Amino acid sequence: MSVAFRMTKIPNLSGLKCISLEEPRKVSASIGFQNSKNLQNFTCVKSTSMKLFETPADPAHNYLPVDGTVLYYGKVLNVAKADELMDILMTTVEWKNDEAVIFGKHIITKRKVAWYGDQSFSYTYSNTTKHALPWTNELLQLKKLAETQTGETYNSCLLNLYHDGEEGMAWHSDAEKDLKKNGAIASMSFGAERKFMFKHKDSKQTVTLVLEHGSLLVMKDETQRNWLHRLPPTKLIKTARINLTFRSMI
Ligand SMILES: O=C(O)CCC(=O)C(=O)O
Ligand SMILES: [Fe+2]
Repeated sequence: MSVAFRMTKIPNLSGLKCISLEEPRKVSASIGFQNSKNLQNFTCVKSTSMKLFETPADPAHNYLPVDGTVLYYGKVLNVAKADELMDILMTTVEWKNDEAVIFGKHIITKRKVAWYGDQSFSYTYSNTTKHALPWTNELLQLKKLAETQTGETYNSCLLNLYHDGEEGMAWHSDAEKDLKKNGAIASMSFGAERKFMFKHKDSKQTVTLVLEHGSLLVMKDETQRNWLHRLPPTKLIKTARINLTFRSMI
């Protein structure tokens, strides 16, 4: 597929890129998966309205300048399929408010979480232990899609439901001892488009991407050791977002 776009870097916007689409974007109509290796399945052409801020999807491009690898595949699901999956995930996932113990204080977040996996792993973060549920059909299908696209394997998935833009996730890295060291983490997003930020642990340099509905991103190599990431809160977004992070537990 060739999508032509002009990319202009806007100064003073910490890594935000502005692109304008100069040609209609081709989307898959017959199957749910876009950007798949089966590009001959692209059957219809839809023009995409111009967006001011967007992260150009180029899976060959590392969005981190040093010390790690972040690849953004863009929308790997077409809008109809992503909408359908968002509804299914909303209703079939066993969402629970997340709990953490921070400075000895028991905190319950508004954001909801769930954890699924190959077996009943227990997983500890923020001083609380969670137990994985067995895969649902849709999660297994999405895990396979993430595996095909990224060329990695995953055995568990942490899901987050942000009801609106005021719910986010603070700076952290996913390098708990139960996770495979330098293992890839594949992140799939549904619903509201949100900014996703990286900050280098030493230089404090930041990189900002926008994660689209039905999109896939992978963080791998030394990323968790050298970079923090966060989902910044914003009052501007009033709708929900679901994020799935496929991981490898040891
Ligand atoms: O919601 C996101 O995009 C990020 C979630 C995340 O960083 C995590 O679950 O560890
Ligand atoms: Fe994370």
